[in-house]
Amino acid sequence: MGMEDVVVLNGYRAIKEALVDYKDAFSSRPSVYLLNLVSGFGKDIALSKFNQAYLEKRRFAVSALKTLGMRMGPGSVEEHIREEARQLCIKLSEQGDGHPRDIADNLTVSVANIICSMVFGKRYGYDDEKFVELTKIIHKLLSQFEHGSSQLMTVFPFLRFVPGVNSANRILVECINKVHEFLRQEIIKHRETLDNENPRDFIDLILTELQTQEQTDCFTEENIVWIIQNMFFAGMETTANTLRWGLLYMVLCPEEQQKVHAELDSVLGTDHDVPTLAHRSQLPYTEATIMEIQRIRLVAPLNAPHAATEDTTFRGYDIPAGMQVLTNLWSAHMDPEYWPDPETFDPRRFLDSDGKVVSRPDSYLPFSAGRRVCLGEQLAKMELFLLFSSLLKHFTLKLPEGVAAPSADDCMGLSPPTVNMCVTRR
Ligand code: HEM
Repeated sequence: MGMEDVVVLNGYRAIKEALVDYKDAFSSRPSVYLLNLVSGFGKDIALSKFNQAYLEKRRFAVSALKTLGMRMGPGSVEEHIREEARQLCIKLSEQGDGHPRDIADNLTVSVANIICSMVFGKRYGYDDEKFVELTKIIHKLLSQFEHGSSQLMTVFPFLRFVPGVNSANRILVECINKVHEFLRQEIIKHRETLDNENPRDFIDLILTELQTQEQTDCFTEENIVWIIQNMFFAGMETTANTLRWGLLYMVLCPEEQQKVHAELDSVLGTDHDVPTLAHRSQLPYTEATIMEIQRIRLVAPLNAPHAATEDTTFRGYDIPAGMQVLTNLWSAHMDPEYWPDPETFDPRRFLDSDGKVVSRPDSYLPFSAGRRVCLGEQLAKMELFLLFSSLLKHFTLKLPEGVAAPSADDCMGLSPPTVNMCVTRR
């Protein structure tokens, strides 16, 4: 690819073998200029090379998310998400019934606010200027990666010195500086009120960890802002875009939407509140629908890039240390051997003969697998279930009368097409 050799793995077996069976050999990240730029040259988790520092940062983040996730009752992650689901439904109702509109921004704001609740210990009002600005900057930053200029620079890094072509470079630096300014202000406020015995949120946990751990070069003050940034960059657009794809498929397949409505009505009845996680096991069709959304339009079709940690012989090929390895997750999700008629949206694929959700289907890797598997997977699954089921419980989604159905094939990858849909209170 451009000036670099890249290995591309297609098909479930090869991908699983590389990510799981050869996990020590392929768990690093490649040295790609733009990725280095947005990760402070590996000071974060997601784009850090595979080394001791990475392991320590990841161990901390997994344990912090688990600590926060285990809290029960008010202040629990579930309650944060349910509160956001309620606010989202209120916001959509306030915007009026039935007229065509694009609700993508509403979804992004909700998902961003869930991360804010976990990381900063508070949510922001939908009209809070600083918060809206933060979500816009993150969106702008991440969308740079879909632009031609970025892709060119990834392939030909010397282009970052060419004026005009290097606009993505400039925009990324500007956006990162703004995000860091926002995060630093929150970190300062947390430091002033920190109680090591009672960490309130992710920032408190990270500050406490740094004060109490033996000082190592692996995990230092410098990493804080980059690790927090990861929670937003890795967790925001992925979740919001999955929801956007989900709502688009509900509009394109009204008969599937009806089945989800029927299941939600039969289990939740006339209760006006948003569902809880306890309802999940009683809503297999809804759960299977979410899984099918993540199968048919996974938001990271080529996964995050991996790289060989050492010289490795894989399936008879010699792969030198550092070489980029792309795992085509799309190919696993579209393989007719595992998914008959793979282009058809059919949630029943994820149900067994008793109507129960199949727990770990083969060739299904929306969060990847192995050492670098998404560390927000559990959080993302909670968000997808609670937000999707709340939206479908309260609203019917339709295309405006006389408007041709948009194609779900027009784009592949992170962002679904922009669709104006009629959102009507049920
Ligand atoms: C629907 C939502 C999500 C999807 C589909 C998704 C998917 C992925 C994928 C495919 C990877 C790359 C794995 C690899 O390199 O093999 C990844 C990594 C990661 N994700 Fe997620 N993700 C989602 C939500 C989240 C959330 C909510 C968070 C945290 C708040 C998060 C945090 C991360 C981090 C930190 C990594 C890097 C892991 C590492 O390199 O060790 N993700 N995710």
